[in-house]
Amino acid sequence: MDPSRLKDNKSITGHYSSVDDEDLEDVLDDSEVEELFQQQLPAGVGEGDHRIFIVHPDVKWGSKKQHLTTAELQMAEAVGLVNTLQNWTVVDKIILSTKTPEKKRIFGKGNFQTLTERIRKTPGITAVFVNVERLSALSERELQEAWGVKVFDRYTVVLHIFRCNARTKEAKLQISLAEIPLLRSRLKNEIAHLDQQGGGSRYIMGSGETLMEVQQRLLKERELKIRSALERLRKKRHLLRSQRKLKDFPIVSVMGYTNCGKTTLIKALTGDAGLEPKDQLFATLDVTVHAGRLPSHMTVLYVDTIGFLSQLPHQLIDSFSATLEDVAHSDLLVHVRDVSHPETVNQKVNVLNVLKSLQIPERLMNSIIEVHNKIDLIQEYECPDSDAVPVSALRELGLDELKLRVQETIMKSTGKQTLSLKVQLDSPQLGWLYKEATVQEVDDVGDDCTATVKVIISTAAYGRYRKLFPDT
Ligand SMILES: Nc1nc2c(ncn2[C@@H]2O[C@H](COP(=O)(O)OP(=O)(O)OP(=O)(O)O)[C@@H](O)[C@H]2O)c(=O)[nH]1
Ligand SMILES: [Mg+2]
Repeated sequence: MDPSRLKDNKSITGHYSSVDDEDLEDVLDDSEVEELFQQQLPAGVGEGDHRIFIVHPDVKWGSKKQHLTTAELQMAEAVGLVNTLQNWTVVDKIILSTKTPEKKRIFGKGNFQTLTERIRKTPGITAVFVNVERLSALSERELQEAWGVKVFDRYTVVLHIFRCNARTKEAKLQISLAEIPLLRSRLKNEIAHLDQQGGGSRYIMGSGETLMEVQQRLLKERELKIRSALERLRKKRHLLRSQRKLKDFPIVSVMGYTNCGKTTLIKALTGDAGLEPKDQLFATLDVTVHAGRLPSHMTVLYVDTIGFLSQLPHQLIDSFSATLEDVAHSDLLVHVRDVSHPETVNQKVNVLNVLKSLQIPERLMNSIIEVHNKIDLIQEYECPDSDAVPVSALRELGLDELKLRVQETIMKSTGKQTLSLKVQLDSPQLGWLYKEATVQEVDDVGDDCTATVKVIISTAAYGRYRKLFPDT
């Protein structure tokens, strides 16, 4: 079947997984989603332009040189996050050593004083980005009071990037869910603050509830609403998935660190012009599916997924796990790596760890195809791993080799085989094979009205074929 025709077939390629918004009209209406997606964070992240001062608290470990490189790379990643956002600029940055990040105070007294002076002296900054996964609500407030500007952590910044990139209902709901823990800790903090002034724990007149209890109840209700909406989407997705299974197209999930080139690769493999790769972190937030053809003419569906990030707050991953759940149902995983990136090895470890935490079946983990992308940026790239496939998605190099590897692995994992069958041309056999298997070649049309047909066929389909046409 021609893959370009497939693209129009919603039940197959449509976003079977993240689910296309059109498919969801009957499940969720726009106003419900928009209500849940309204900006809830009082942190001021989303308000206008930001001129950012980045502080990376660095925990000492390993040799001096080793740890310094890591800290610098982590700082570079933080700068990358800020630059992803339109209207955000980095004004200044500093790496400061710290003892343990778990301590109540992040910085020692001396360091903190130096930092405070420097921040106060830097003109025009609107916020400080402290590059830790999560600041406690208490430290956030203390730092904000000391520095007189907004203070963001990694969770807040990443969430904000997600929020800016969210397009579909499902992505929006997942983001709203990821905000709940933040809202909950902020609430605690606000109430503690009010309590100091003698307000938060008082009963609201006549209700029998304190202000804290009312707010907590509202938050719980919001969380339940989001979860129930997501559950409705999940059911719909399962339905679409079972429809796809009937068609029996193998699924190839393309995973990898953010910005490694997943979308570009799928675009190159499928020629799907609708895909938009971007030099941006988390450009893809929705799982979408695209049909492509292998050398044997077999059609496979490539699934484009959300990228990973080191120290991506795990609560954020939890919120997106429903989408990633589909990855576990693939026939094959392709792990794309940006080998031109200085942190490529750490990125690989990170991706594999996330995959482990998603409980991907053993057979899938063992058959991952590792793709080394962006080799055009390295002079005469020598692939250190003979099992990996070097490519340049952008320059379309190495793609034939990759397609062959995908084909070979898919044939193994799906139990498909290539067979040459003698077919009676005046019987419905050929039509049946076109429908239920992949016909590669029709040869040797003889005088006796027979032909040799080369097909890729699953064991189950071949069983049915033998039953239907026992005499051949
Ligand atoms: N030089 C070079 N650049 C590439 C290659 N592949 C992708 N890129 C660039 O890398 C950037 C990111 O590409 P995407 O395909 O959007 O990456 P992604 O992995 O889908 O990123 P997210 O969806 O944000 O996780 C874009 O600017 C691409 O043009 C390649 O082979 N060579
Ligand atoms: Mg992408």
